[in-house]
Amino acid sequence: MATSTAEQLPIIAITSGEPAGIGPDIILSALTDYFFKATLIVLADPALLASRAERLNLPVKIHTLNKTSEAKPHQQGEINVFPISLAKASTAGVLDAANSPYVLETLKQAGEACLNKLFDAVVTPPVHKGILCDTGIHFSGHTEFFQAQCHSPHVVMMLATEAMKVALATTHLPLKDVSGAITEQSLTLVIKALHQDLQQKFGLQKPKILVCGLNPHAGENGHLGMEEIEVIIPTLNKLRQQGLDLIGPLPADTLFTPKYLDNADCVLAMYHDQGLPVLKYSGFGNAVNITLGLPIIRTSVDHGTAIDLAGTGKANNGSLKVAIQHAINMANNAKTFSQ
Ligand SMILES: NC(=O)c1ccc[n+]([C@@H]2O[C@H](COP(=O)([O-])OP(=O)(O)OC[C@H]3O[C@@H](n4cnc5c(N)ncnc54)[C@H](O)[C@@H]3O)[C@@H](O)[C@H]2O)c1
Ligand SMILES: N[C@H](C(=O)O)[C@H](O)COP(=O)(O)O
Repeated sequence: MATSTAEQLPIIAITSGEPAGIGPDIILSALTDYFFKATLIVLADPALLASRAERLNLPVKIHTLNKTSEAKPHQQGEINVFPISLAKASTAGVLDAANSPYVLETLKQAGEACLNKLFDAVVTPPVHKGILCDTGIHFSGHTEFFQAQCHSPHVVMMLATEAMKVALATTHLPLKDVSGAITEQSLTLVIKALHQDLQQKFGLQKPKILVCGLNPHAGENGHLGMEEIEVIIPTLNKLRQQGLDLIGPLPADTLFTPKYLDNADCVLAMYHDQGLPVLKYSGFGNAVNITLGLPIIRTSVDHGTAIDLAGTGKANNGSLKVAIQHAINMANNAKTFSQ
């Protein structure tokens, strides 16, 4: 794997994401529009980036690395590429399952290199879960992919804007499976991982976490569901006895109001579409997705592959900028922490 010339700068891997989506577009534009104080290495097919740059009329210089080359610190308009070949040339906006192994290979190599400390963090532009699954593998998200690769017992998906942090008790599950996945054990692991990473990665000494109920009106004293009484309340009480600052379970419909949000550090939603629509409504295009509980640093964008916008020049690169900057900040903090 390529190394960096500037030892003091963090080395951040950026995977290409779905080649037919906006991943290549936003990598090219973000690395041109903004300066990042880091060495950035994009794991991608250089020909894909070159052809997308031409289509978008972006005069980007691509430096293709080999296993022994030294990657230069980031300069706007210049991109270090660690080459991984597509199976087939990709057309913007046209998904092709033939390239799914390529997408997975970029993730695999980036994760391995982070585990081996060759990279300090990985940032993942969006992949298309459907086209990956069409190849016969089960891919529900990067979160679960890196959890498996890192053999992490429990991870937490958290999306954050400047105004709000929303973590999820369950990740990519069909709605019918959510209730069964929320057990005292799973909730305890999620809340402990969240509490610990809010302390260690965000410097919050005693994080205050707002916890959503699962059912409408947090179950209405058992008249609208029993999960609060049987699982959530007893779990929160046990964790409070261990010193965690937890508020709830609160009805999710009114939890997302200033009265509560202004006095807390993070929201824990019970499932994907309970928490993320609010977060995305408040800050779509400027949020970062962070996987907590991994031994590596991994951030991502707040949006998907936007196949309709690939190759048009209309994709907003704001979330990728935030995701790269967060990865750099966390990598710098981790270096300071370990000194
Ligand atoms: N981090 C990730 O890998 C990630 C995140 C979310 C969704 N996805 C995947 O992406 C695929 C498509 O998902 P979807 O259609 O639900 O969501 P999407 O985010 O791709 O698109 C939703 C809408 O937002 C617009 N949009 C998205 N990103 C934009 C950007 N950067 N600038 C301007 N407009 C943007 C799209 O044009 C579309 O109208 C799915 O397979 C989904 O699982 C991946
Ligand atoms: N849940 C994320 C979102 O809605 O933005 C998205 O699906 C990405 O998840 P991964 O980071 O696990 O791929």
